[in-house]
Amino acid sequence: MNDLRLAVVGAAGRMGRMLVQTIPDTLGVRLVGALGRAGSGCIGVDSGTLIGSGPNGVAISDDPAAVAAQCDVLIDFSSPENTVALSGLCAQLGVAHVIGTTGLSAQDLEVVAEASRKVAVVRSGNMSLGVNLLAVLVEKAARALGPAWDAEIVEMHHAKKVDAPSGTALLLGEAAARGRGIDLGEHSARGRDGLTGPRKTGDIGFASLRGGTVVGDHTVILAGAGERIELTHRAEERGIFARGALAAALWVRGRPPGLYNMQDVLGLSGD
Ligand SMILES: NC(=O)C1=CN([C@@H]2O[C@H](COP(=O)(O)OP(=O)(O)OC[C@H]3O[C@@H](n4cnc5c(N)ncnc54)[C@H](OP(=O)(O)O)[C@@H]3O)[C@@H](O)[C@H]2O)C=CC1
Ligand SMILES: O=C(O)C1=N[C@H](C(=O)O)C[C@H](O)C1
Repeated sequence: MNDLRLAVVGAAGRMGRMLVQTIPDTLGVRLVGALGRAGSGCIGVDSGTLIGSGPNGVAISDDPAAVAAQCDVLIDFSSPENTVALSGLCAQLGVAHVIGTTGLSAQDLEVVAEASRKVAVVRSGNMSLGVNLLAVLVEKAARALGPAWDAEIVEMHHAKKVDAPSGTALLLGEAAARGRGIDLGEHSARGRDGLTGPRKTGDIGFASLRGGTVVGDHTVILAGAGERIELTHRAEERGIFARGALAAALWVRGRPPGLYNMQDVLGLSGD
């Protein structure tokens, strides 16, 4: 089988650079395109040179249509507005879209869902094996314990992160909500401040910390009467997300249109 042709969106960003670095070490894939923000200094620069690993012959482009037209899968860790724009383009061109971008609004998610009627899309707030396994454990624990055990999700990320709660915190919140058979949107407590009153039984709480260079820490706390369970994942390097995204790209090849997640990719869906 021919190598899967990949294009990296946000190639000059933290995750984009990690992907450009990881792709040459991954069997069965080839970097054919790299996208950056129009007008930014990275446009025209060789994406390998940018990360200090020597030229790879793939210059960073500001032309999404031209880049998407020559790849099989677009791997996208950028921003919600960019991801939404690329979602339509992927659907139009029949290019699979692997989306790691977080902070998408409900409206943005509808656009992605619409695109997934025409093309295969894998979207996850966290591409790592560890977090997706943690989500399975959280769902099971929440199901077993029920709403009498208060669920709180605490996350910490580097100072440059722009969205909160993190996509991972929301993914873990969804897992807890699934376990309890409730709708997360109707049972979330976000951004407590001031005279909040007592905690509402059944709510799933979120707290976000920002600072330094933390790659991504998440703890789900299940607090019962007189005892507490804490389930934690700590990301130590961004390679875990890049490797997950590349596994998703290889998995999505040849799949019918649909909206998939990392539990599908990793075979954790039935657990
Ligand atoms: N699902 C997962 O496993 C993970 C998800 N993420 C998510 O991925 C996203 C990116 O994270 P990270 O790499 O740290 O962020 P960065 O800010 O380092 O990188 C984002 C890149 O996308 C580019 N970009 C943003 N908007 C546009 C646009 N409209 N047009 C063209 N280029 C654009 C940025 O360009 P510029 O710098 O010019 O703005 C930048 O190069 C975030 O949403 C983050 O939460 C991160 C890690 C793991
Ligand atoms: O912005 C980041 O860095 C990360 N974003 C994702 C999130 O919002 O959960 C995944 C990871 O935690 C790193």
